[in-house]
Amino acid sequence: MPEALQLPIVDLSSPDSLSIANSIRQACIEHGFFYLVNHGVEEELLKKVFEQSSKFFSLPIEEKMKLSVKNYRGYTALYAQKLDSSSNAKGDTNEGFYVGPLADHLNQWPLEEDLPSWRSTMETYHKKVLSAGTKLISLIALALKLDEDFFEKRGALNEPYAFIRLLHYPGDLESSGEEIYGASAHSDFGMMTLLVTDGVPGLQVCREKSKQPQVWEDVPSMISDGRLFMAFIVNIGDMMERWTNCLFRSTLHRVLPPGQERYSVAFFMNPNKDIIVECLESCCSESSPPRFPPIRLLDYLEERLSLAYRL
Ligand SMILES: O=C(O)CCC(=O)C(=O)O
Ligand SMILES: [Fe+2]
Repeated sequence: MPEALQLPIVDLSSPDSLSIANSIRQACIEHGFFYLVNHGVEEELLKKVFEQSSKFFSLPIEEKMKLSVKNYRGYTALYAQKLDSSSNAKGDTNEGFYVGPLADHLNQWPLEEDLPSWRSTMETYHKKVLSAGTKLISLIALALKLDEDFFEKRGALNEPYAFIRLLHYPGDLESSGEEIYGASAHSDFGMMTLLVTDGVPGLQVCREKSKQPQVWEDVPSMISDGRLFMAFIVNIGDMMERWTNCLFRSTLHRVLPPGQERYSVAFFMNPNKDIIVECLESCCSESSPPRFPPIRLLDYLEERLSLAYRL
């Protein structure tokens, strides 16, 4: 039985920014994962997002395929994704739906008559989580001993390239004997991810990616008073790892094979897509030179996405 991990808890409503920044720093150095509570996204809204997500995934496959992913927005069918490109499995056992930045009008939406209030729910959710994510970015700047507006001043928050990904892991698949995961082992590509789940277990992390054999630990969803959806599970992605020269970890994680139906909603928080991600001055020195060359955010994301979806 894998151990359940005790992740640090960060309270976004605390008035003491420096002490939140310190706890974020420690969490990002030690785990690359933490729970975020009092994030300002109401439970009612989270429930609506899960309801609407389940309504969409219950549509006939022909309807869903009409919204097949374009410009990284829309539906991805079962097995379309394979996050661990080295695995021999046919793909990950999840179906998903991406909703991207609202301003560029590239999103695809289900028909209003099929799913009234679907679009408005997702738009409201996108705005709300973006605002929590924006607050987190200024705290991350403080956590890195930079000015609070460090990322903002560099244009990072001007048109953030942020995506909702609704996920559905069906529970009733026949087992083919293949090693198949709900989501195979991966690190997230972007700056950071804010995840909520329906409470069904499955998410695991591997804190030492190069240690063999790999040790996987369960990340339980934080459920308080029997109510779901309390906390976001936040994790650092590759872009932040590169910015910080690996001080903050982009931790390997996966979702176990389905045995029970499961829903989750990820929010991939990214800065502006044209920003150049390069080692921060405060994170390198003569004895610790930059480990990665500078890269444009979109170039990195597109490379990883094309591997994960064989685009
Ligand atoms: O569904 C989950 O719990 C995690 C999903 C995930 O890691 C991802 O989509 O990047
Ligand atoms: Fe992930």
